[in-house]
Amino acid sequence: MKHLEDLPTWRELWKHFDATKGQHMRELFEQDPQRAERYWVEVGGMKLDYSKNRITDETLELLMKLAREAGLPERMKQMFRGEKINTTENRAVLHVALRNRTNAPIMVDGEDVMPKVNHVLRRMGEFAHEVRSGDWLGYTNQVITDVVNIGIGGSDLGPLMMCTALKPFGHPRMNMHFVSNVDGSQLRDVLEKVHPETTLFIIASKTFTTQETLTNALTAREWFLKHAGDKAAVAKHFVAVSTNKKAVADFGIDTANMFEFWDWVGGRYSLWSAIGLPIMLYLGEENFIEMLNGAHLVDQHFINAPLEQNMPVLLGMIGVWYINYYGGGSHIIAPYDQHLHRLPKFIQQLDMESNGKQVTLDGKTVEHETAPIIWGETGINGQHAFFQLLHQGTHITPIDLIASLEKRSNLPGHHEILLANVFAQAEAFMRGKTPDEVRAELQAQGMDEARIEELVPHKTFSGNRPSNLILLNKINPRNMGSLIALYEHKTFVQGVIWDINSFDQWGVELGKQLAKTILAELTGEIEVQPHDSSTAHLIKLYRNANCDKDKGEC
Ligand SMILES: O=P(O)(O)OC[C@H]1O[C@](O)(CO)[C@@H](O)[C@@H]1O
Repeated sequence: MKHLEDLPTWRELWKHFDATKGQHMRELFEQDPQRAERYWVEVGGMKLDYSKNRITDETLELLMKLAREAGLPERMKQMFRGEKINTTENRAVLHVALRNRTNAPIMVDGEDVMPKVNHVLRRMGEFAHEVRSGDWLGYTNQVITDVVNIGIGGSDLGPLMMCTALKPFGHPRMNMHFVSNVDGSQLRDVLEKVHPETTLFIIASKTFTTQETLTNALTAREWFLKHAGDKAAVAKHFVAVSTNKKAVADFGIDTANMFEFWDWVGGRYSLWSAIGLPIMLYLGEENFIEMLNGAHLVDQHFINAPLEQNMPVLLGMIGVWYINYYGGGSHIIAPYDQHLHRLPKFIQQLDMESNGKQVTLDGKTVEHETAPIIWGETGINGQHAFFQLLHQGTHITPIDLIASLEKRSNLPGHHEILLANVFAQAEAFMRGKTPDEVRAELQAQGMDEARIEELVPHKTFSGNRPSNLILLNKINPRNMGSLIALYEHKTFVQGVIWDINSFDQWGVELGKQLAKTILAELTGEIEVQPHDSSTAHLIKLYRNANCDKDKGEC
């Protein structure tokens, strides 16, 4: 249990921060023509240019010293060994086992988990082959054309993100739909589009107790039975993905149609497991395995590369530098490829549900910041939305720019425009534009001096705004596997530095708990309970607007 403030290098870094915070990245590049090639690391089909950060060799040295003092190398080994590092739930954290392509044994409670991991993977592959080949037929002997994944959080975001990112690899007949919101309209919109005879529903829930998912699942099943009529037909059109066999059976899905995973797979780390069934159905077994291979490549890099050349460690520690020293409260994920537009939302849960904590492993309240607010949008759209703030606002907000070197379409000229914007934004964030440069530009336009002096402050860019540039050789299953594993391990690194449990999520429970009572109040099942005046007023407002006067309910 090593609190950040107790680590010797914590203080040294503050001194280093005070000594270097005034440095401009322009100077750092002028002083070292080799900076770009030195601050560059490659893993598989992924390249990271981390040179446009407010760091020097000394910064990196101190950050890696801090990481070692925090016990990062040992904690990495503990995770990979299957130790129960998720201490509040007494669970191992083994999403790496799901893509452990070497098949080396990984023990949990004395049992090698690899045989069951491989068994489920085989079953998923066989099932996907049956559905995609047309061997799996619905209750009217038609092939499946639509897959509806009903799940939320980690049972939705990962498969949705991956199916969106890898659309060019998707089966032409398979239409993928994702329902997570319990608002009724999202499910209705999907049910209006699909036909019961040719639709497969995947009910994805690690606990199989999530209210939104079970509500959507029950409604979907009622809709299906209204058309199919015969309960026996459910088995051909509903499968479940869960760790909870009993709840699946209670719901009425044959557990032979259940694809299991285990409690040592966190929801936000689960797309590699049976939760990834939609990905397997859409992309096929070969591409799914390629995705696992890409992640495994990064796992091997993470556990073996020296911290100084370790991509997840570099991203994690540079992030700590901004969060804990520069006070960076947010971090932006800006993919430039449109198919990656779901990536920010996926990383939001991965990072913020893992490290949005304020208590250390030994129960003390932290005295420093932890997870930043993660947000983002496709970078090209962000340029026309919020990049103004990033360039000339008062916040220093680190941004990850993510792009593919290889173009995604045959439309001439488009890819070069995209990449020119990515590279230009990174350069603009770093170098800015000085008042003299602005002045010279306006003078060259023949503007009068008085007007120039008026405009100079408004047209000046301070620059010195950090960015990471992650380049994928191409967007394919393997590189997407690597990219997601990179962010999983970056998240792990930061959790270790802050000495928090990145793998539980007690913070989501209170809202669920209160919603249960309020639901009963809204439906009139119980009288309005004691609440604060605001909540009580809101409940009464709804009850009054929806009570039945004829029944004397108002
Ligand atoms: O897969 P389940 O058990 O339905 O949980 C869905 C999501 O809800 C959470 O538990 C938080 O509400 C996430 O961690 C999880 O991914």
